[in-house]
Amino acid sequence: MPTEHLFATGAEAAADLAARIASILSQAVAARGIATLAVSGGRSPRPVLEALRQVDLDWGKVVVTLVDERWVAPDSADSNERLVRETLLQGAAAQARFVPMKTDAADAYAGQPAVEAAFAALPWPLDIVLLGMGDDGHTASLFPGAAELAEGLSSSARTIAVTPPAAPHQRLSLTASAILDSRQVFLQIGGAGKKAVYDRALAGGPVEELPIRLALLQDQVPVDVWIAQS
Ligand SMILES: O=C(O)[C@H](O)[C@@H](O)[C@H](O)[C@H](O)COP(=O)(O)O
Repeated sequence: MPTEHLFATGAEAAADLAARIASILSQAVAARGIATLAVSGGRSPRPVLEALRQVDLDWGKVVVTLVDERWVAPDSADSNERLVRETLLQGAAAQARFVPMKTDAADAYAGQPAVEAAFAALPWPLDIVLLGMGDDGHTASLFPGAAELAEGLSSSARTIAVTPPAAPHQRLSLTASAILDSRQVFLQIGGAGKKAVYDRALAGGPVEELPIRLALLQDQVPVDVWIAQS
């Protein structure tokens, strides 16, 4: 059962979530000499990452990577790598080690083996996985109706290439098992529409219908949900 944190606005939720992430990263560095953070793309993470950049951390001991990536050039406006580089990896936080998900391979399927090898070399479990959720209940790039969804939900691999049914780009995504091979999962939900999808997911049902259930209907990893009313 997730732990819910309710806020009136996305800005308040983002500031509070950034502080919680910073605290966990700092504790991880103190305990193990390294901290690992995997973040999603989209709109929600932006204010969290901008706030996190301001925090005084031993950034040289922090590894930052992605929950998923669109198979686009890293300088594309749709690139999650670009999002992280622009919002988080600036100033002192630029000392963090960034592990990308995009390679020069022609497509996500050709690129996946090299990314899988790079991710296998990360220190698992990850300390933090930051998830978002689409209106269709997708999380990471595990989309309802995607041909690779069943594999993404069941594979013991850490990454998978996905062609979303309705999104423009091929994706590279963490699998469900990789998302849950972590010490803490955070989920950001904003607005009444997504809250309704979240509540429906929480009520139970097939993971394939609402893939966010992979994180909500499990007790392997603590999941905290930051819910903003607007
Ligand atoms: O690359 C992506 O698009 C994200 O990883 C995706 O899974 C995102 O988390 C949801 O679509 C929610 O997006 P918002 O944060 O914009 O609501």
